[in-house]
Amino acid sequence: MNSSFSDLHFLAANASLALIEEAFLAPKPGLVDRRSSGSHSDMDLTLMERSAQCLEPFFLEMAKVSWGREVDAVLREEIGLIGREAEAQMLSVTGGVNTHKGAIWSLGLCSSVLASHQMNTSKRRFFQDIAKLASTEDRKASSQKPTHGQTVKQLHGLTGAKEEAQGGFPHIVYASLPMLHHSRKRGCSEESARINSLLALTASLNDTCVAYRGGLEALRGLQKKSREFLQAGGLESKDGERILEELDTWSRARRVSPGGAADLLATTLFIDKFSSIRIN
Ligand SMILES: CC(C)(COP(=O)(O)OP(=O)(O)OC[C@H]1O[C@@H](n2cnc3c(N)ncnc32)[C@H](O)[C@@H]1O)[C@@H](O)C(=O)NCCC(=O)NCCS
Ligand SMILES: Nc1ncnc2c1ncn2[C@@H]1O[C@H](COP(=O)(O)OP(=O)(O)OP(=O)(O)O)[C@@H](O)[C@H]1O
Repeated sequence: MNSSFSDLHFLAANASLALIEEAFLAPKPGLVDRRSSGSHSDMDLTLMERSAQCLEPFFLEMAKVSWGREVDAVLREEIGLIGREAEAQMLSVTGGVNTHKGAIWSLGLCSSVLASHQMNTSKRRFFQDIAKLASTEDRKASSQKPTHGQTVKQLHGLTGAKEEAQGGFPHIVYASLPMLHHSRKRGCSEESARINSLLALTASLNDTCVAYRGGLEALRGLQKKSREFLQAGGLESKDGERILEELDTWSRARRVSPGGAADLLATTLFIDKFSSIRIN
């Protein structure tokens, strides 16, 4: 299929839309959704929407500078700069609340790589280039005070958002995307397929948001309960809804929230949209 530079508006709109779709999706354990703010006292659906909308021009800018370019250190640094500007804009729009930091990273990388291939590439090459871009050093990034991710990674020897991208999004390739497709094929509703996809992520992801707020015990507890949900057959199974409700209550009681998995679900939805169109 022929693609043109003007397709980049479509790309950026879909990155922002994926964030809105993730935010509205319900019922999600501990996360902001259309029912409630979950474990969060500083965020709600309106704030998530406002944040998602303000990010669209930054996804567009990342895609524009990447159009037809080689994935290399120069591109990495240009993308890094736009990513940091996007984070600053997000914080300004939300009054300092971190609504989408991890998503700027994951969807920013996807926007850049897709545009670098002028919207046409194989899945294999797409994920390889995500890994390459994320693994390239950004010499312009200044080291500020340690992030929550860095703190828990050091404390517990975990991997996080950076390593997930450096590995070419293994949790998307092997967990969330296959679960999304498998659930649709089984005849689940789109909403159930997306919830199953989210839980396929929480079942094994080292989500640094969960580890920061609740420690390793909470992270392992969430993973175990998510596996129970999947083993029961997901949301539309006999016990699925009950297990998910228990997981939500469990998450709220500990004030934990799988924000990293939510970011990767949004990224999964974005990739899924393009895989039927342009990622061959
Ligand atoms: C790599 C990033 C995410 C920083 O990660 P770090 O773990 O140090 O930070 P922090 O804890 O503040 O945020 C991480 C966020 O990632 C998400 N997350 C958490 N765990 C995971 C995981 N295992 N996998 C994917 N995402 C995760 C969460 O939403 C979390 O809030 C990123 O913000 C960054 O380096 N940005 C610099 C700007 C840049 O280079 N951008 C380039 C392309 S956009
Ligand atoms: N629907 C959602 N609800 C809550 N968080 C989400 C949602 N979707 C994505 N996230 C991600 O979760 C992260 C926010 O989680 P959290 O508030 O736990 O992190 P934090 O600001 O680093 O830590 P804390 O609030 O514990 O100080 C954001 O980076 C965001 O990308």
